[in-house]
Amino acid sequence: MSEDFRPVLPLAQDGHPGPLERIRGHLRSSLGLFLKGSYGFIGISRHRIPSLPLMKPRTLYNVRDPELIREILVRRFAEFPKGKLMERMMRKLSGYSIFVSNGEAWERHRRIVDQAFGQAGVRNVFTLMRDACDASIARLAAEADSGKPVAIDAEMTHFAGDVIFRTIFSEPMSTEDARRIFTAFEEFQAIAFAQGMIGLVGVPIHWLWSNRRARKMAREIRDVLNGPLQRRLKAVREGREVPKNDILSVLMTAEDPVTRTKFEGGELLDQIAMLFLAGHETSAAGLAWALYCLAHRPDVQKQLHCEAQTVLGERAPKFSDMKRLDRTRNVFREVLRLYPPIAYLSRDTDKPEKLGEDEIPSGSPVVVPIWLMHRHTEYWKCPHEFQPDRFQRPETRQAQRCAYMPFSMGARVCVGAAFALQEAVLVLAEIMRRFEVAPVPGHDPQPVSRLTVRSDNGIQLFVNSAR
Ligand code: HEM
Repeated sequence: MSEDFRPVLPLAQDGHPGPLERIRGHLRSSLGLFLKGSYGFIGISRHRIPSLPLMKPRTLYNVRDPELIREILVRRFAEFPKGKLMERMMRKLSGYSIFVSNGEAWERHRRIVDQAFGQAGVRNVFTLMRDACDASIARLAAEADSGKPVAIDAEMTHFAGDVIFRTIFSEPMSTEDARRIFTAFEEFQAIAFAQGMIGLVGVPIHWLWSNRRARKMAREIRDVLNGPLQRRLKAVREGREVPKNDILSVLMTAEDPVTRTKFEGGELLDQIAMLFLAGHETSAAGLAWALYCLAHRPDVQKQLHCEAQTVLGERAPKFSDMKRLDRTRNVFREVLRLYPPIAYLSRDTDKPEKLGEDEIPSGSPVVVPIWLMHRHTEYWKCPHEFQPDRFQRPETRQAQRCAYMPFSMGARVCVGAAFALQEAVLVLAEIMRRFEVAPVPGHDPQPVSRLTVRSDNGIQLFVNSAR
């Protein structure tokens, strides 16, 4: 429990697992694809995808060259669109919405959604975020000092879900709704990931029996989100006073300056479902890993405690405090490097594309492995170590430019990046101001990547009041 701390790595598929074992591993987590020895390679590696008999075999292109990654994500992003498989998986839950759409449809989605997440939008929702933070601190206080481990990943999921729920609807999420939505999403995520892996080898995913279950889970989640949406629409129809500063109010009124259209009816629920999921699952994953790392580094906890005391004292945090909590922000940035909530970006080609020296055939999956770039031995010193101060050091600038992309980059960069940093800094500062966290002996989280990077066996910590 000190500077000797080595953050856990995924179980690498070292040795030569049998084919069945390998398939089982891939259905559980994509991190098994990142073997020891993959952290120093620059270029494009090609992986033959097993295919069904009579089907043309395909190759997956795994791109680990910063220049070529820029080409895919920034310069030629339209030539490397989001994959159809992802869209088919997510359609049940969130229709053809911003995360999976391409072309003109995506451009319109993005122009409208950006209006809710600009600088003003993030400032407007600060007090709603703080309310969710206060609720999380109260739940933690009820469990602190009990000598019993706290499921910190579940608490961070509740917190991040509550943040996005409140900032969309200006209403807290009830404990019952939180339970319904998180249980359903856990199952949906496991099914969607397994379907993605099966779909990759060419099995049409609409054949799969698991679709019935996935549809049921998607309905459950949409029902929870549709309740407050319908209440708001009714209030507007009846001419009653409605909140003006939340995300829903922007999404309902914002007009796309190009097509002069707005989000209407079912489309509004699709976009809300997508924002809710993209917005809580990623932040929750990052925050749970942050507290895991902090639990093993009491010295860093002390620094964050002092920073929170100095900046906030005993009063409630303000929007303007956020930019003064530098150490806290650096801890979160370092955790996003070690455990990027989205471990890899997946793209497709609609026509043959040349990338570097490679001629990539139409219909090929192209992957940007964020996880590997973030631990690349060519760019990062001590890449597997937790060193939040590295973000203060000038020599890290080059690595940040070439090999740091937790929110992706280019036109499809995360719309919620500023929002996510604000909520993370706020809740980490508040937790460090009041509590100390410590590891539970014998409990080692096991990183797996399905839609996000989570621990397969949860993250348990002791939580005690700060001395
Ligand atoms: C630590 C937290 C977060 C991380 C690490 C993260 C990461 C990412 C990444 C890597 C992408 C690109 C995915 C791809 O291109 O395949 C993305 C896209 C997106 N994120 Fe986030 N995200 C976070 C939080 C949020 C939040 C809080 C919201 C909204 C409230 C959000 C909404 C979105 C949306 C809508 C997109 C799709 C953007 C587009 O395609 O135009 N994310 N995010």
